[in-house]
Amino acid sequence: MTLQNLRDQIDSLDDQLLQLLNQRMNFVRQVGELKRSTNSIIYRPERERQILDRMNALNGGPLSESALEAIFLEIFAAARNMELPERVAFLGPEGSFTHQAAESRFGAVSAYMAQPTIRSVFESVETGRARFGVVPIENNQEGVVNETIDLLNEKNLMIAAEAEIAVHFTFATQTDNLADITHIYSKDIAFRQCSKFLNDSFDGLQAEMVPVESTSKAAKMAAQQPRTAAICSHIAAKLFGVPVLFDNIEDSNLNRTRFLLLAKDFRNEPSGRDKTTLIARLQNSNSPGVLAEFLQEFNARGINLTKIESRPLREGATFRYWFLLECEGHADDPALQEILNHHTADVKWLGSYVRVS
Ligand SMILES: O=C(O)C(=O)C[C@]1(C(=O)O)C=C[C@@H](O)C=C1
Repeated sequence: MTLQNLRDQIDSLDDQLLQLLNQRMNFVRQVGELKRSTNSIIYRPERERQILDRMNALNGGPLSESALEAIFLEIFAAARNMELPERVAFLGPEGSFTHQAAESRFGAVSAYMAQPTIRSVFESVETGRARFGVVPIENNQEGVVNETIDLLNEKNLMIAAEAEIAVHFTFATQTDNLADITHIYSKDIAFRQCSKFLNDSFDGLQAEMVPVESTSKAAKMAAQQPRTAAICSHIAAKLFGVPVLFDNIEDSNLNRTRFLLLAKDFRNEPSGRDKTTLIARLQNSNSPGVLAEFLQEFNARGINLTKIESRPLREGATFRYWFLLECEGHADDPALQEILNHHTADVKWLGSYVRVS
């Protein structure tokens, strides 16, 4: 077939795709009207997951699973935007890894608000300035983000969904010669995670490592100062126009960060592969057996506990803790219901949502 023939075929399929997408949007609009009349939530991650699973099972290729999901996530974002434009606050600045995580869930067409701190992301959702907030909760090399854990306890937001992204770092500079670089800007955690690259490339050279608040800020500074460099995300380097010298300079390519999507008054229907997050403030948690007995309640019901973090209660000069727990399953599951019913006074449910891994 000639190029023109092939393009004609593509044009004709695009015509059909457009028609089908608009037919889909007409149904979505009706769903939106129904939801408005019953005051229901627009974003339904468990329904989106169900659609993605069904499409992946049907997909005979050559479209890859990740390409298929990316296309559908944009369709969902466009659909939600038509039902009701939703604003998403995220830990900024623009080009941060949290921004990337937010876009991976809410697509490119949602309205985004970069926030300077994790607290201000929580507050944007609390005050209704944003419908959703996206914050990091843990990195698989560095551990948890304590500020997020503490704010989950302090505020009354729900977890609507989680997202995970692979963290890759880029070395960006306007200089061709590494020996000319006087300063390298990045976040302290990024310096740690790229230490092998830095040792190998700058051994004997004079470059000074300067920690700044964010890797996006590092990119911005490297854009303004010619003899400097930034360790940042690829999108931040592109955003600020700093040439990328090396990609994927992190020590471990298994480096992943997990993010939470927060909302007010949110409830997912069970999807069949859910995770639940709880906060436990047990009475006399320092007394012998209190914590062990509580954990045993999960084990006895065959509920797999996947995470427990202790955080200081900050009550007087004592060493006492509250706990953030994660387990498999949904709060509607009878076994988990039993535990929640036993602990109405000392356990807070933060949400049940589709687990990503
Ligand atoms: O099924 C719904 O509840 C919809 O609003 C439709 C739809 C979709 O595009 O399929 C859009 C948004 C939701 O997050 C889930 C699915």
